[in-house]
Amino acid sequence: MSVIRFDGVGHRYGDETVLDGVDLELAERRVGIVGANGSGKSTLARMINGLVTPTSGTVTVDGLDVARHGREVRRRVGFVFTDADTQIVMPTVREDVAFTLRRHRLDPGTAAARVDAVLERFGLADLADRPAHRLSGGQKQLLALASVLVGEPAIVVADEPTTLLDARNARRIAEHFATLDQQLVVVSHHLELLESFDRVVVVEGGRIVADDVPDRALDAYRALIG
Ligand SMILES: Nc1ncnc2c1ncn2[C@@H]1O[C@H](COP(=O)(O)OP(=O)(O)OP(=O)(O)O)[C@@H](O)[C@H]1O
Repeated sequence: MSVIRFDGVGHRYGDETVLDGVDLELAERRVGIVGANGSGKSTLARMINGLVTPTSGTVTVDGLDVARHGREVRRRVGFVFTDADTQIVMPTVREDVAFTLRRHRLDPGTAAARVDAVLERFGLADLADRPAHRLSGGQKQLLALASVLVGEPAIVVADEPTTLLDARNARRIAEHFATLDQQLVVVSHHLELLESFDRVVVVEGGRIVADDVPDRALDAYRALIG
């Protein structure tokens, strides 16, 4: 298991403090993060792969400071955004998945085999040559997940990956997440997704206010939001 550490982490956007005094060590296979809108969850999640760097304190992944070793950290930590459109960068489905491997120095045959395997796994093989932007919302989120997983990261961080999906597609994505070998950190408002996790962290006003097994942490969160 990889170890994600937050030591005295704070973050400010201009004058607004959005995270304050966060100390966390995450080494479980399945960690959920919950909190009200604007509580700081996305900012916290983005720090795990250096998309956002702390304005105080440090975040490390397996001892690598994300602010100083962004590239190595991003190889270990894949990030799935809420809105798959923000992460689709290439014209076709196959090209978008292959784009992740551009810096992996694989020979073309190995790279193509990895892309094919991941397309097959996510039910995208028949759509491989389609324009990526014309997929349905559910298919786009599968593509986003495929594009992250083809890089074989040790950790996957997902920021509300089911929020924009209908119930059926949200369930499909949740089922795919359940099968991942990777260590997972998932920010979600879909609390049932986190019930089977190992640990849930509750964020409120930029601080960790509960950190426990799902039953207890989710009860604390429900009490908090009334
Ligand atoms: N790039 C940014 N520039 C300025 N302020 C920001 C930026 N990103 C987030 N914020 C502010 O930081 C605070 C925390 O935002 P964050 O997205 O981390 O919260 P969240 O808990 O993920 O919210 P939500 O559940 O609504 O996604 C909010 O007040 C938000 O407006």
